[in-house]
Amino acid sequence: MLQSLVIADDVEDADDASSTSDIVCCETDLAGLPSFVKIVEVGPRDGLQNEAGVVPTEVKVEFINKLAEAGLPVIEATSFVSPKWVPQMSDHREVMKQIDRRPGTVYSALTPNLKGFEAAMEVGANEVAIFGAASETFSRKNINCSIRESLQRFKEVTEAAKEVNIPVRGYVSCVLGCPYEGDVKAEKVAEVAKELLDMGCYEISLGDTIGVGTPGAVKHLVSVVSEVVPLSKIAVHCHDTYGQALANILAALQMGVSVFDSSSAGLGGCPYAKGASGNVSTEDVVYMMNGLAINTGVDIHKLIDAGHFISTAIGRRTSSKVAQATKCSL
Ligand SMILES: CC(C)(COP(=O)([O-])OP(=O)([O-])OC[C@H]1O[C@@H](n2cnc3c(N)ncnc32)[C@H](O)[C@@H]1OP(=O)([O-])[O-])[C@@H](O)C(=O)NCCC(=O)NCCSC(=O)C[C@@](C)(O)CC(=O)[O-]
Repeated sequence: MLQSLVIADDVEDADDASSTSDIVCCETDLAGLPSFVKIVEVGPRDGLQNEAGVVPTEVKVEFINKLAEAGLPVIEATSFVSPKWVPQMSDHREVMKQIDRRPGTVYSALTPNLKGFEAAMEVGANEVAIFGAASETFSRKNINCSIRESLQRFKEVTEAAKEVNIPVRGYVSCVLGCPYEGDVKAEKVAEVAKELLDMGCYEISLGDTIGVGTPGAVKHLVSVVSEVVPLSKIAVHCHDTYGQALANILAALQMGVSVFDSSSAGLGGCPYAKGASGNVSTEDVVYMMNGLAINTGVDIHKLIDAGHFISTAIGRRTSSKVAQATKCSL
């Protein structure tokens, strides 16, 4: 049975603080948490870009439709990148053309340059994302240019997007560590994040690309970045390589972040970050938010069904602990 904790009444009733230390602790921890968290589902893009086999377009389309049906407000459906670099996303046009458009759902796509942006516009992306990095080497390996050059290309995208009123999200990768350079300074992340904000990104997603972060590091990062990017515009994107993702999300939540990226069934990884595991699973994030009485608008049963669908289709056991616990895994 899925947990659905009701905590508010218990906390209010806890008038004898000295004899109910667990409840008082609960009250302290929960104070100030947002009542709504936006989840950006990246499974169809981040999740499937790293699959060794070809995932048929119709499977991607059905996966996206199921995610929309589950109530995910934003679904990153694909990426308009070079098919030579990421062949798994080469059916980007077909995916965008074939998905059902659920009213109110945002269907977004990664666009590294103007060519990608124009293609995404032709097939009706509601939103696009540009993706930079705080590590020079990762930037070159991932998008074949320096951080400075990438920002110039991104500016062309944000300017074109402004003309057609398309919101642009900005990613910064390697915010807590780089697969090539190791430690990454929070100040460097803040510098890139600020540039993305200044060129018009409405939200900046901080990517722990290789999942090395721990809650203390996340708190430090959010505190440094929030000096230049308002907290309301910061999102956190955790991979779960070291099993820290949920703890990291809770740490960010306590800092005031209310947007989190995740991937159904915990799919995912970047082809240019070898060894990194999938994103935190959306099922586990939603379960945690439900337990904290934070609304996400997501129906966890339908979400588990979507995760089960894609896991079965690609022949992979779900990484979601919640899906495993509810026996909806392979
Ligand atoms: C950025 C480029 C294109 C530069 O690649 P390039 O080779 O430097 O680009 P170019 O301008 O010299 O063009 C070379 C060829 O690519 C084509 N091309 C050029 N642009 C496009 C485009 N938009 N769509 C389709 N084709 C394109 C272009 O037309 C040309 O084709 P050719 O003449 O050789 O046949 C390349 O490096 C690339 O596609 N990289 C993909 C990187 C990627 O998708 N990485 C994974 C996503 S990022 C991620 O996962 C991290 C994130 C966001 O999740 C957060 C986190 O966890 O940290």
